Amino acid sequence: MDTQIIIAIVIAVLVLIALVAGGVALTRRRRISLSDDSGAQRPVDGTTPQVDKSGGYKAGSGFSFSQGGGSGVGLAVPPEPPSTTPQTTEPPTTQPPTGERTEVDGQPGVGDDASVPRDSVRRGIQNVDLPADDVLTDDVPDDTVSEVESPDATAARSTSDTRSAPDTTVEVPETPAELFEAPAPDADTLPDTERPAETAATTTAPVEPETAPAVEEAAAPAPIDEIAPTAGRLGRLRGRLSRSQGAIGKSMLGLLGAGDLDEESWEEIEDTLLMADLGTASTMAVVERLRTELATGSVRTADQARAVLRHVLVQQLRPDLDRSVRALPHAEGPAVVLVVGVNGTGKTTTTGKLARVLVADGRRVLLGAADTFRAAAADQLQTWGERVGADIVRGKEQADPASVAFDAVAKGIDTGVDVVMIDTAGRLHTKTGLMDELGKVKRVVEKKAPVDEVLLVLDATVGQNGLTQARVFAEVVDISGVVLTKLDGTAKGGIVFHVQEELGVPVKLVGLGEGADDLAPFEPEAFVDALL
Ligand SMILES: Nc1nc2c(ncn2[C@@H]2O[C@H](COP(=O)(O)OP(=O)(O)OP(=O)(O)O)[C@@H](O)[C@H]2O)c(=O)[nH]1
Repeated sequence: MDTQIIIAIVIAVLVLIALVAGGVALTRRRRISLSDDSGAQRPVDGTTPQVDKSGGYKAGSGFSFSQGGGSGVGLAVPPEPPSTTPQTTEPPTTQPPTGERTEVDGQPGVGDDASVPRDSVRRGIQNVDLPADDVLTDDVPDDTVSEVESPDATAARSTSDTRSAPDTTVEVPETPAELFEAPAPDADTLPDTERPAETAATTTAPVEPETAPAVEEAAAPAPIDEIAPTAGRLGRLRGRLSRSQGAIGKSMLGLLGAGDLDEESWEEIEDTLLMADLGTASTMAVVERLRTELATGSVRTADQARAVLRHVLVQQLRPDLDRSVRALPHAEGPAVVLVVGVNGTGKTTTTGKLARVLVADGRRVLLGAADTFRAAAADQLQTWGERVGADIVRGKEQADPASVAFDAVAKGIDTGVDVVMIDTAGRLHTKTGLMDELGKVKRVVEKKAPVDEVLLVLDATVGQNGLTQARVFAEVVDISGVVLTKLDGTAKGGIVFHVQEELGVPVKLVGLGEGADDLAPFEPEAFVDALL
């Protein structure tokens, strides 16, 4: 009997011990302590000697280009090898498109700045400052940004082009009337600022019939300067993410390495991620994964915590997404890339930078300046084209942007280029008329060739508003990739997470500066490494 009591007591004590041990273990799972495991790898507190704290964005590879899919032409045939011989095809002659505009009554014109009153005096042609003269050695002729080039001047300059089509003024076949559904607005009913006659009066472009603005080509002029190899370029981008590094990387590592992680700490981690613009969904997902990983693993040191954080962030950025830019030609024609976005996000700059990469890759590029509202925008693109060695098709101010885009693709097909990149006018996503017009640009181009890539250019510094923009653009033109610019100027690099989470569209490229080579392919691992 005594023995039975003793056994019962022993069992009770063992059960009690087991319960206490279980409780302690559970508590530990929620409360994570980190300690230093070596003299060389201390918790991140700002004084720790780490291998690379510069936030250098070092992509492991160069840009990735692919061939567009879907209804694309010639998909079964591999892309043509890069053309290296000067192009001699004589472009067809054309009847230029009319200067009709397609906007809806009461809506600003394409490229309108929301802050500029509709009835204000139209801006004339102006010089456009281009970045990165240090990496671009060509002298750009003074007249290149002032007005549409005369055929003679273009011809003279084109003789020095050793790379691509030297043709001068190009007349493009008349665009089928059915492609342009919107009726030409009655000049009498237009606001003063929209009348073609007034536009002609405010510019210094050569006088041409008002009703027949020509689409002209600015041929690439002088021999093209050397383009920095990708590896060198990425090296120069070191430290450009330092602001986001501080806001996300250092803060997170500081919190994770501070010691016990109680509920308050997790709330702080959440706040940090939200402040860095990751958005609610991404923040919750990251925190959840972190909690799970830290609880189940044997994470006890700051370095282990860093590794876990890196893994979680990389996974959240979905490294499985295809980030190649669909800019490789089809058997029957060039790839077509449409660049869209609101005003001032960096569309033209990105178009120029990407054209530069493609040319360096041995591709022949034709630029389409479908911003027909601001002459300066087309001038800016033209200068980029001249510097990187890409021809350009541009229209008169007030020309239908869809018409110019169509003509650019037609010219690209005729002259056998590898890729046509169409830079569209900045437009506010809130303006229905302008968004309709953008939809039309894409539809019209698709009558000539499939659009392989629609790149939405988002300014990372605008934060959450970029998401709103992205949603609207995605609806109208079915964007296939995002270019996040100005990441060098913001601490909110977390927007990358948010954009992808919300849209499911991959961020393909990032802009990290104003220089011609400050464009990098987006790679989750390299990006996260730059942050941590
Ligand atoms: N810091 C920084 N500046 C950039 C970047 N990309 C573009 N910019 C600058 O942003 C400004 C606007 O660039 P644009 O290319 O003219 O923008 P856009 O979208 O074509 O403008 P609109 O045609 O007027 O809508 C220029 O001063 C560019 O140099 C970037 O990645 N980083």
